[in-house]
Amino acid sequence: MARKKLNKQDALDYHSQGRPGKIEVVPTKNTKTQWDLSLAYSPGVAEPCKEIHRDVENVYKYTAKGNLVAVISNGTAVLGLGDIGPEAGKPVMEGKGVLFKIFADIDVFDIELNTRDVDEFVQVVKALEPTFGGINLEDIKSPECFAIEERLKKELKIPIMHDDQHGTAIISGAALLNALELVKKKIEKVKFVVNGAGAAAMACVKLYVALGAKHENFIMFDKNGVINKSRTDLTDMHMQFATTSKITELGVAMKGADVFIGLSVGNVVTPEMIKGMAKQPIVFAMANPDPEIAYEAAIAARPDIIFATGRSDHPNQVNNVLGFPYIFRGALDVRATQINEAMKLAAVRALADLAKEPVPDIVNLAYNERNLYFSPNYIIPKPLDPRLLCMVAPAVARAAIDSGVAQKRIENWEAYYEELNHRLGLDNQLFRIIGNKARKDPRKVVFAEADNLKVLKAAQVVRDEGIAHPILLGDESRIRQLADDNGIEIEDIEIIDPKSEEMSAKRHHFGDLFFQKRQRKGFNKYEAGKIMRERNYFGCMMVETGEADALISGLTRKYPDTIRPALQVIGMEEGAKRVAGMYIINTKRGPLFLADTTVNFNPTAEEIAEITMMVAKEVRLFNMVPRIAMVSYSNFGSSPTPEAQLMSKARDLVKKMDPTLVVDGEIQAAMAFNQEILKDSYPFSELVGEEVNTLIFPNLSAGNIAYNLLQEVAGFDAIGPVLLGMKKPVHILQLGSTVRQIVNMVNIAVVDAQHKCCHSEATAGVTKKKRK
Ligand SMILES: NC(=O)C1=CN([C@@H]2O[C@H](COP(=O)(O)OP(=O)(O)OC[C@H]3O[C@@H](n4cnc5c(N)ncnc54)[C@H](OP(=O)(O)O)[C@@H]3O)[C@@H](O)[C@H]2O)C=CC1
Ligand SMILES: CC(=O)C(=O)O
Ligand SMILES: [Mg+2]
Repeated sequence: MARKKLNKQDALDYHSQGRPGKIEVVPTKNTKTQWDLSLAYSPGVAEPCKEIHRDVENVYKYTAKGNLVAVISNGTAVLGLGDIGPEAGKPVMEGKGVLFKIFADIDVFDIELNTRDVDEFVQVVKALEPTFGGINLEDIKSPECFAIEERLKKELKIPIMHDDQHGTAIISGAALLNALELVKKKIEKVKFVVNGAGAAAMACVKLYVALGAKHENFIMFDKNGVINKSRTDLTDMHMQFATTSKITELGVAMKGADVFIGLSVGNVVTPEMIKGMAKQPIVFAMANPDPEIAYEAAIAARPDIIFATGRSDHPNQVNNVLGFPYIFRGALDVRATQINEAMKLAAVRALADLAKEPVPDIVNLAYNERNLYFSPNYIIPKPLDPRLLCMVAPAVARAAIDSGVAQKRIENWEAYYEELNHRLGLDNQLFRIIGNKARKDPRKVVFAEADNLKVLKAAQVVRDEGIAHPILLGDESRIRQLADDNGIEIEDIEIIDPKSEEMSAKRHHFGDLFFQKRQRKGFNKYEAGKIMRERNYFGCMMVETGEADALISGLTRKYPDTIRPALQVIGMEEGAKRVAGMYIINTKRGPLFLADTTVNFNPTAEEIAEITMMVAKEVRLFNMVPRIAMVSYSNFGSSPTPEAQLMSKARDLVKKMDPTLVVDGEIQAAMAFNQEILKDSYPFSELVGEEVNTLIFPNLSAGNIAYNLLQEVAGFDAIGPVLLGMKKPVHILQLGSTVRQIVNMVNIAVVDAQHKCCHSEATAGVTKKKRK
């Protein structure tokens, strides 16, 4: 299924729905009690004020300055949209703020200035210096951007970077080095044509020269044509790259050129121009949002091309998002006074090197790729690569220290890497990855409650996002009416009404199959046929017979009423003695897996051990190593009660079943997450030095209460309950789940179906069939 093409309305809705825009300010300290408030504000706040007044360096200790970057623009060169003004540029600046946060945990205030005057711009930014740890200048047109950056660099003591210049130069420089390596051309020999002579283009050519390219091998163009010595409208900077050749046309310049760099506007290069380039041409068409030539046209023009754009929907995204979060992270972490050439070159090398490393599964999954490797279609790391932070930021920090612009040294690099890893967490990643894994091989998912608005919306989302092929169960006219009334498009989604006359043969068939299963378990033939009018039975039978791959239900019914048909029709997977419910809580420290939250009331130690083994298997499905705490109210025998001993006995049984599993207890939840106390008090524990990601509870009440509190009070996002131990994927929603929670469950169901299908076919010795 092709992914839905992004349209104008999607983008507008994304920005306008809920709280308008993409960002908000969130306090980092407790603010709940009067006591908290008297610390946060008057009178307590006076103390840090006095400390900073005594020594201004303390501003880094007592305020957010050290992790706060200003993204500042006047809206004069916004993407390739041009001079659209500060307000119109604000969505881009908020977007940069989002990227800073999610990729490098840097907080951003976006600031849009209503001035085109260099002096005024500089004056305002200078006055902002006390607030910020760094300044990211963005989308300011040339030539003003050069003077603004130069003056601010001279006059301020915090790192300043004009992202469109240096971010772009660094990323494209890394991509260029790698592309040249692949085509075995030397940078000092290759001929460049550069379209655009603005902020980004000028900085790129300067950096390429620093990397070894020769001035005389560049021909540049701006809106008025070729940059040559005879022009009288050029700046000194342009003049450095002005050609003496007679060429005036872009197409002529591109004949025989090795490298084309586009940093201008969309669709100004034709396939013919590309056809005329040298062997194995390198073309970086980086204008946003539309490149100088579309991906399809460029690839069709030259099969031997190495092609990159600034966009995410094709291979080789050369976009400054690969740079600015990590460059600033490194600069802030050593309190660099500037971002200098050594730091930029360190970032180039780190990025270029990372593209040659084996690509982890997590990146392949995130991009729906089977096997990314250093090649013409992968010359630069992918923006969702979690290794970027740990590769680029330390390289930049080290270069700052070595080149003498760092005000703080990093003594323990191992601890620094750990801190960086911690900043990211796996939280957002997990959701992105499950989604991408599902999209790789979408499956047929039956929605038993399709006459519910939230379910219907979720079905549309999973269809549009290419996660699943939904099948809706229920009264067709009611479902269509609901869809019409709420603007939900379901034209191409299959709807089945199990009660309809049309389904009578299928009902009988399913009834017969069900009777065979349950004839000695309290169902007579008549009842078995009649019960197929119920959507949960009918849907489960579709999954059982392979007409669908997974079932989602339970939003509007009690849990036992939904799980019963699933157990009667589908049953447990081979070898499983029970089913169990697991929740995934999306915390800042990473995902937490909680069980049993929904099925087994008061399990024995043996039963808890089995549940633990099922959970461990599921956690591995998410490419994670389970690190399990068997939680209780006591620590390692500190209470002699049978309730506490239950968990320690269960732990022993788990260790017998799988000695390699990292699992310990009984342990209090707080102790499981407090490495310092754990190390001091219980140094023998397997959990010392391990970040716990799985909690097994002694009974259903405890598990259920814990996830509810985490979700409702702590406000964490949760997926669940994920039903473990079923033969085929049936997932039962909690009453009142949101659309996003339903979509998340569908993701899990599809991934589960992919896994269970491969598993059963592999055991049966059948080759996996390719699905539509
Ligand atoms: N992929 C990435 O990471 C990045 C991409 N970009 C993209 O690069 C482009 C330029 O950005 P930026 O340098 O910040 O903006 P500037 O406004 O500073 O520069 C734009 C340049 O493009 C030139 N230009 C405009 N139209 C044409 C044309 N038809 N033919 C040749 N040259 C033309 C302008 O010429 P003149 O000087 O005569 O006006 C100017 O030199 C944008 O599309 C932007 O999205 C920018 C940064 C990062
Ligand atoms: C990516 C970017 O910064 C731009 O296109 O302006
Ligand atoms: Mg930009």
